[in-house]
Amino acid sequence: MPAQLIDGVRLSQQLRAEIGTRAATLAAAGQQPGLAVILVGEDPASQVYVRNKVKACGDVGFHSVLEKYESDLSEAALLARIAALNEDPAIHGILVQMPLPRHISPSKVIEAIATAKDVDGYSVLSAGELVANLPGFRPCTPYGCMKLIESTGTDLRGKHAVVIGRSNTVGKPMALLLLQANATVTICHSATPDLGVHTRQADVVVAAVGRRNTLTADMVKPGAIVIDVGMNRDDAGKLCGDVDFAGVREVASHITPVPGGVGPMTITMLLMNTVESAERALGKHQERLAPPAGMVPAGGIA
Ligand SMILES: Nc1nc(=O)c2c([nH]1)NC[C@@H]1CN(c3ccc(C(=O)N[C@@H](CCC(=O)O)C(=O)O)cc3)C=[N+]21
Repeated sequence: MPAQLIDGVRLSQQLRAEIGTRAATLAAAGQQPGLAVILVGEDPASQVYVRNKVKACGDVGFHSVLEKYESDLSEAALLARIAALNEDPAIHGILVQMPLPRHISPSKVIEAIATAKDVDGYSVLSAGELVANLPGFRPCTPYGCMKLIESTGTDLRGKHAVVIGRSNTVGKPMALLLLQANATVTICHSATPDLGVHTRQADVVVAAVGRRNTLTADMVKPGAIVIDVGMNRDDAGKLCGDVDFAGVREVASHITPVPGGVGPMTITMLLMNTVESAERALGKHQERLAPPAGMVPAGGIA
């Protein structure tokens, strides 16, 4: 029997409905969630992604601003914009679309974003919160992958999960989230001599390499869950993942398609982090108005 598809579009619709309800509650309390998306340069793929993100904001009732700049924008000017958005009470999330032009340091830009608004979860502090199991914003793509795995009804405790890829944005945080869910986790990468040795042991495989046909049917244990983070083009120019979908779906129990799997969930988790950020901001605001009983007001007791 071929694998069941894990439908990222349908799961996104369900989660976005919940996010929309939370956004409406916040808006009624005077705290409509707001996301700022910054794009520098004319990369065509980036243009599509940021447009999709802004559209998704509108669909769930968020306020959003899209700021587009020429590719010759100076790093200082970008940092100044971020500083202003950090102070803007209508903005709860700031996303600077990657990649940036070469003259701008991505880490300087990411670290300039207030941690409370780092809805991408890319900053060193957000990464540390994930490592330390502290509350904070989780990177959207691996966070979405966890929701996709959860949607199969599988309990990860004691399961063997293999992550292929060790990027800071996907592979590494993915492994940590799986670990937090009590899986036994293996991380494979370009220096792993024989991928199949590891993936054949796996109850869950997450492929996040950026090279098509990285995972083929002979590398998958029958009944495994396969999550495909890849976004590549085949010879015909069609979008495809890292997994040989036609082959692997005959072996796996569940598999995500590309497109329609991880991609839509990445945007959904961005919305989730942003609504969460707005809820925290409202909570802080209400605390200032009426501190919980027993709490010492800022400045201490006179
Ligand atoms: N600061 C930052 N944060 C990001 O989250 C970020 C980024 N920079 N730079 C680029 C990557 C890429 N990314 C995608 C999100 C959704 C789809 C998506 O929805 N894909 C659709 C298909 C879209 C199509 O047809 O091209 C799908 O898989 O079904 C794809 C890619 C977010 N990124």
